[in-house]
Amino acid sequence: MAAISGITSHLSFTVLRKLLSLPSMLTTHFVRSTSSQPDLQAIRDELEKFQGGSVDLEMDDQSGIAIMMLNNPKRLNSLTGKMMVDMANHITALEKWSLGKGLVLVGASGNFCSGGDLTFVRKALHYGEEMAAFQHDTLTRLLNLPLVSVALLQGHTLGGGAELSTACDFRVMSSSARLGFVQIKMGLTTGWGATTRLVHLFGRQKALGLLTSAKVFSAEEAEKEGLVDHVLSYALQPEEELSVCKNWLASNYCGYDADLTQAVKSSVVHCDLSGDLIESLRNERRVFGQFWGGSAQRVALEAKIKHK
Ligand SMILES: C[C@@H](C(=O)O)C(=O)SCCNC(=O)CCNC(=O)[C@H](O)C(C)(C)COP(=O)(O)OP(=O)(O)OC[C@H]1O[C@@H](n2cnc3c(N)ncnc32)[C@H](O)[C@@H]1OP(=O)(O)O
Repeated sequence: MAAISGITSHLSFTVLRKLLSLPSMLTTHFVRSTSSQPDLQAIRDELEKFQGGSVDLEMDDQSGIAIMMLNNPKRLNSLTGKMMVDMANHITALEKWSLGKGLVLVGASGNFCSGGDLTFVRKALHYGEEMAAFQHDTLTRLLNLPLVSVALLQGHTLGGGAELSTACDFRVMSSSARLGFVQIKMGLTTGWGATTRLVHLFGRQKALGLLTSAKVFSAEEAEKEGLVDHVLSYALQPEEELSVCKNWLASNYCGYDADLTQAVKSSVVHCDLSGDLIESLRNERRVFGQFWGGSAQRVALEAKIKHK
């Protein structure tokens, strides 16, 4: 019996780590503390009842770049339950987008996201761990999409909004925007997975500092701290900033075939999730074999490209 339970806990350990892309020591704790998997469908049905706002998706097959817009502008694009479900649905669509290369996550009317919608938060005080489980699944899938993603931080990016930004590959910030992990000031720790992602992104000490200080950073400070990858110039209007951000993504990281871009991102994710170099190299070799001798390589060889 011990052998079977050992295998079962190992399997759930592996499955869980892949699902939540948690570092192994955290997964062990998670498996120990909750034996059952959250029923995401039941949570989805419950969250859907908390109406307000929407998350809208535009997929451009031509450019291969999608725009996902948080649309609750009167409440600074803070997220209701319904918006969480919208986002999860769009990420499922993006996971299947064969022509996809990139994704811009943006808020409507020149503001990114002011966290959880406080009206929703007040009504859902009984439902925290379930909401967290749903958001962990959604934001892990967002981070692991086979696309290059960038969050455009305009206006306020606070609390859960700051957490959303850590579930993208890159962060571009408007020069007048502000970014802060304010959860501790709200009597909370992070509900949408940012603690795990911040440690993974910036290391323990920086993550601890961000979360215990609740500091709200200007764009200049955020760039200096390495929290964002690019700050837009002062001269731009909010709607211009979206176009500039899309071009920044396209010209820097989405200039090549969709299948190659997706293969590179998927290999990076595989290595990140597996935490096993041999397994990652095995996957990398398999992916390499898919392209070696293929049409893209033959065209490139014919072109006698000079990489100046
Ligand atoms: C889930 C959890 C987590 O971290 O995991 C969370 O995210 S907790 C949520 C963490 N976020 C927060 O605590 C943000 C609280 N809000 C603020 O600090 C402030 O609103 C700022 C974001 C600094 C903006 O201040 P400013 O004076 O410029 O504008 P304002 O306060 O008049 O806000 C404009 C309108 O947006 C609304 N508004 C702003 N943030 C909101 C939120 N999170 N939920 C619901 N409504 C919100 C305001 O009530 C106001 O609507 P009315 O004019 O109709 O009143």
